[in-house]
Amino acid sequence: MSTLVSDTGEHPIGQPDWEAAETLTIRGGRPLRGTVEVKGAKNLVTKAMVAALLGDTTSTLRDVPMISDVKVVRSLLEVHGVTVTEGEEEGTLHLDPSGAVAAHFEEIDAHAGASRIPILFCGPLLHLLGEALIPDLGGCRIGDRPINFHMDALRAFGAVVDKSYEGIRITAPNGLHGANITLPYPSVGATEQVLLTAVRAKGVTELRNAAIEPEIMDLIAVLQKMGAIISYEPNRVIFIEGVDKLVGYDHRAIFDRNEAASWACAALATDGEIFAKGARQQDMLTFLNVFRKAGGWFDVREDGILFRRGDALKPVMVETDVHPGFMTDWQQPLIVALTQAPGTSTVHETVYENRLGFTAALNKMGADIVVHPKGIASPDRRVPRRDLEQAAVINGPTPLHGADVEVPDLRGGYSYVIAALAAEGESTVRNIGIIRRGYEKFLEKLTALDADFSVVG
Ligand SMILES: CC(=O)N[C@H]1[C@@H](OP(=O)(O)OP(=O)(O)OC[C@H]2O[C@@H](n3ccc(=O)[nH]c3=O)[C@H](O)[C@@H]2O)O[C@H](CO)[C@@H](O)[C@@H]1O
Ligand SMILES: C=C(OP(=O)(O)O)C(=O)O
Repeated sequence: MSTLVSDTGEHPIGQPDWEAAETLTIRGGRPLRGTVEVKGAKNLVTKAMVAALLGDTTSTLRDVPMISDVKVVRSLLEVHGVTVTEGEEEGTLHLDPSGAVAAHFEEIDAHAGASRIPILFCGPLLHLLGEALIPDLGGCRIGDRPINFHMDALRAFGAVVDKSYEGIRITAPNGLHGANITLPYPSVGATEQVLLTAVRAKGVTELRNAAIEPEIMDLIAVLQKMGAIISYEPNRVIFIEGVDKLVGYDHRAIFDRNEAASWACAALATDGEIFAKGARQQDMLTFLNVFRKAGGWFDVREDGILFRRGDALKPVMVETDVHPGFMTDWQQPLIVALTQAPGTSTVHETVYENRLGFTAALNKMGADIVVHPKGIASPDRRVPRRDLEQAAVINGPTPLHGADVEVPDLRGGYSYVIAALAAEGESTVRNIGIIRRGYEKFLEKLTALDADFSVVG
């Protein structure tokens, strides 16, 4: 039930240009029902694409979602001379690095502010060209998002960081050698930086306090297929033995846990029923526990997971954390569902310092959410308190009503759409382009779930 609204009024005038849509009018109050196919993870696919630069031969990556972060990485690879072609099976990319070259500053700068992935080009470009030029990074504005762990790790490998350059310029005048690195926090990106650099560095790298998200394990699998020697030991320790040569890989990406969790929360919030095809229980155990405690019901099937409400929604206490904890990218759609649970829920955000701002728009829609900027101490807490943490206290149930809201970031934006679909009346959701950073065919999927919306254009 989706339409395109013209300047002169609302009428269906053929297939809307969903890839260009920036504003939606959403008529809520209808449960989302149906099946969505969950493709490869944004947080693996983009990194595996970068890894292709390390091989001597062509890599093939399968289940690639056509999201904007993938487009940015593809374009950045192409300006570095990598030939990227689409395979016959939808979502397949062939990445041929045999023509890899240094890119011009203007070509790199054209990608400034678009994604966080360019920082991961450092290791592969240093090995290939002895120099890496990196544009200013983008990604969601959910905190400062410094890159000090990345830079410290690269220096430990023997790289030299040139601060006079407009973006980031790094060189390796004497090549790169293995290093002993302990991360101050198990950062996903910094762990990937170390992996992508250490695999071709001379000697052994020992990485302590590494992130161990399933997408990192999948990146390790990609690198092992390429010829890398990486062993994962207890207590977040990873050993990497550098090798002289790596080859292309053929890999099907791990499914997107964030997308699966998002649709699960959409079913919970709208009292619908959604089958997330391709979702796998093993990588979502922590989410599924919270989903069940919040009154969700799920059925694990061979080809995916079916999600809906159980008997009644219940308030929960959640703390975001690094894996295997509750992921920070899951709290936004969950909070929408918790506005409908009777009682008081608390969500502690401990990974980023500014990731609860999106709740102000939910209050505009009728929610009762109070943000505590310094977090809340509680004897029930299991994740150690962090200086940067915040907490949201959600009092429910509060009926939601339509409002005019502007998407601030990827997960916040998704949660606004779900809130608007759960709300009575009409909402206008602006700036939805950001949602395409992480959700493939988002509007097609909403249509398949019988959402009632129009593209304003
Ligand atoms: C593209 C991608 O994979 N994005 C994910 C990745 O982001 P990303 O890799 O950027 O997140 P990190 O795990 O690095 O960040 C975690 C924390 O470490 C801090 N930090 C990180 C690096 C650094 O050099 N210095 C520093 O202080 C960050 O500010 C943040 O507070 O992991 C996050 C945590 O699971 C997810 O929310 C993102 O979806
Ligand atoms: C924070 C996210 O992504 P990024 O690190 O790409 O900004 C996210 O996927 O929610």
